[in-house]
Amino acid sequence: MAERIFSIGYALASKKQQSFIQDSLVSLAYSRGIDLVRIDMERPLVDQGPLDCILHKLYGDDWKRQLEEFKVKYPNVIILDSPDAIGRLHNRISMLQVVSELKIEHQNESFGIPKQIVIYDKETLFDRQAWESLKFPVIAKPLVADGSAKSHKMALVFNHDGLNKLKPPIVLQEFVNHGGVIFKVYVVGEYVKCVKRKSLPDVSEEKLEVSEALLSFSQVSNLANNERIDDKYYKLMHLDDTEMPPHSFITDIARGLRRAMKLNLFNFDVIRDARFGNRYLIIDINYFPGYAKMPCYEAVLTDFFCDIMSLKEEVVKSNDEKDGPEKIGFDKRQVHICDKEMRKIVSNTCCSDGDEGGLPVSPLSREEKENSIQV
Ligand SMILES: O=P(O)(O)O[C@@H]1[C@@H](OP(=O)(O)O)[C@H](OP(=O)(O)O)[C@H](O)[C@H](OP(=O)(O)O)[C@H]1OP(=O)(O)O
Ligand SMILES: Nc1ncnc2c1ncn2[C@@H]1O[C@H](COP(=O)(O)OP(=O)(O)O)[C@@H](O)[C@H]1O
Ligand SMILES: [Mg+2]
Ligand SMILES: [Mg+2]
Repeated sequence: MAERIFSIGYALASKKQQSFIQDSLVSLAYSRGIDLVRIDMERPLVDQGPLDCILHKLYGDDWKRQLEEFKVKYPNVIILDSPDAIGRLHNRISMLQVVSELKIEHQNESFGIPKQIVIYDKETLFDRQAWESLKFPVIAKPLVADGSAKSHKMALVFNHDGLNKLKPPIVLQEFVNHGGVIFKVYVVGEYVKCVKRKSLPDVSEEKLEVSEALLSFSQVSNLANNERIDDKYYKLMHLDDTEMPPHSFITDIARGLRRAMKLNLFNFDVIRDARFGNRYLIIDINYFPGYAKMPCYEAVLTDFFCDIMSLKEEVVKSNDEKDGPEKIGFDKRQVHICDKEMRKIVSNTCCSDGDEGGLPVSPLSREEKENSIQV
């Protein structure tokens, strides 16, 4: 693809770096003209340019300021993704608000989010009125979803007695029986991949009556890597028997979320409401998730990087040919990497793991393509 080598800097916490920046990814990307370069967090970002693109999952005002400063010095850099767009996912209420904005019609399936309320203080926690609309059991989730261990600490609350142990600010969300399996949908630009994972088991009426008031848990779907990729894991969890949601339905939601959130790199957790069988609930959206767990992640990510770089070339070239206000600014626009028909990316390079999926969703419009790149 490339006549020249493009540099993509990555700024990731060390755990993330270890899982994501594997030799297999680095060498595949390099063979396609993409040099993945580690950003040294001990030095100012602005001294580490030029870079064609910055890939990041770091938090805080200082980091945001450093990105802005870099952008001023190197206006053509593509920042994946914009800190403000990512910021919406750091609060479990704003995270899911976007789901209700989506307008997607499917004949047989519907989607939404579970009933939930936000509780900021202890008084409200014990105020029965605040609770009127919710039915036990509920899941208490920290309001903040900033990647800290604390932000993943949840509790399944079976009755009012369980409320004593909760520490606001929290979101209380109705627990929905879903057969103990969640669907994780990974999005990389236009690419969408849905996989099955273990979840919490269903709670029967009988269990509800005899259970403890509260059960704490954390990252239930995140077993050790070797367990996850092993066939035995699928068998053990009876994941094999669980039917996947229709791929076109899931890709429509993924595409809708991507447009609405202006993000390229995220995943979301979906459960199928056991009461209906065709009603799906989105319960969590994560920025830059554990892509290394996704089949053929190296090829998917490399194709995505190549696509972004060729889009960038096109925009820079067309800007060079234009003057003044017609220029496509990199500064105010969000990346919505576009079609390029995704170059069959995935179908060419990806392995088959028995799942449906790995299909590019429909391309974006011309206008959206032009509205490409951002901070
Ligand atoms: O570490 P991994 O590979 O399990 O990835 C985590 C994700 O797992 P998943 O890909 O959804 O199975 C994980 O997803 P869940 O919240 O477990 O649904 C988060 O995205 C987590 O990031 P953070 O702690 O919320 O900032 C991700 O953690 P970081 O790698 O970003 O720290
Ligand atoms: N409303 C719900 N009904 C049933 N199970 C849920 C619900 N919300 C979360 N869970 C379970 O709890 C797990 C963790 O919740 P989630 O919101 O995904 O938090 P995290 O950000 O830590 O992954 C999910 O993977 C799922 O197994
Ligand atoms: Mg989750
Ligand atoms: Mg999460």
